Amino acid sequence: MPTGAVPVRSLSPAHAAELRAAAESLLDRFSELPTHPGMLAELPCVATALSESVHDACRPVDTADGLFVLTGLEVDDAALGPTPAHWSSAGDTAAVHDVVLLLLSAVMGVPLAWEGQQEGRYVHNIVPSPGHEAEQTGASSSVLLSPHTEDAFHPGRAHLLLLSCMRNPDAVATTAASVRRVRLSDEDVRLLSRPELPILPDDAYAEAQGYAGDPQPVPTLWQSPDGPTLRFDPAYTPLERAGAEHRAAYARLTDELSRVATAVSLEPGQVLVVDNDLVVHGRVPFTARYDGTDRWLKRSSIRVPGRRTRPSAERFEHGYGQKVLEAYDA
Ligand SMILES: O=C(O)CCC(=O)C(=O)O
Ligand SMILES: [Fe+2]
Repeated sequence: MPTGAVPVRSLSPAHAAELRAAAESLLDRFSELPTHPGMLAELPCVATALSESVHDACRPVDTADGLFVLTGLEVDDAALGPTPAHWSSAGDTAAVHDVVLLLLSAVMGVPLAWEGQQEGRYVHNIVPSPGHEAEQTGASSSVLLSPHTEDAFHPGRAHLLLLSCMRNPDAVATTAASVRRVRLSDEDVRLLSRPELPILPDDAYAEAQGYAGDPQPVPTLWQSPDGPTLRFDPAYTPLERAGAEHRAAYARLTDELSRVATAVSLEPGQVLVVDNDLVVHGRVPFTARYDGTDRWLKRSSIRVPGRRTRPSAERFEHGYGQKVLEAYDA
């Protein structure tokens, strides 16, 4: 898998310090709580006031790769404390990094959360967890996390996904592949643009998995006014329900995505920004340490107001009863 081809945008030490100071001042005002509703409400105002260079580094993804790495943030490993063993014990640890990520997110759009995932938090902790090694969720480790659109089952899924690295001592790679790099026949594009199969809620959404309504079929590919987009999660797509022709086209898309995939081993202080309409992401398998030094990412999801990357029929989807929350009124 090629590496090093990923576009990089650098923040200077002064701009990293500016972000940190803005985050610390917010935490100071709101009881050190990175989930405080008052703090969330202040985000757009504080984000707007950040310097021009920070805004420039956060401009929309502007290549067919559909992603970039923002580099240069401050992470003091000793101050982080041990990597939590599970998202639920992460609590408000390393809160300043949550708020820095929320500020970057607020520059790019509106941070979103899910009622049914990680207690409705706007920043998720992605750590390997005992007992979850073989799942298709962020908590796994020993298996390949197959390339997927984040929250593909839901019409309110993020436009942008941010993965911010706290630590990654074994240089475990996130994988990414853009639909704008694949080559498919017109016939395959036609087949995959038909709403043939549903995408079911993933294992991070226990409640949605029990939803009583019928799963609704959705297109895998869509030609948006801004170019081709995709919605893809093979691990949660009941492919056996499709005809042979459709399955073969889906398999060719899967092969193409693997052909064009890149691997990004995030380092502390780097944020991977993924356009969730263009790019599927995953992760290579690794052996968890479970000794407090494990890989630790923080993740945020963003809606970009005014985007035209979704078929209008998505408005009628039930989303398996899952509710999207927004950090503030945009
Ligand atoms: O651990 C990673 O690199 C990516 C995990 C993932 O798919 C996610 O956090 O959405
Ligand atoms: Fe993911």
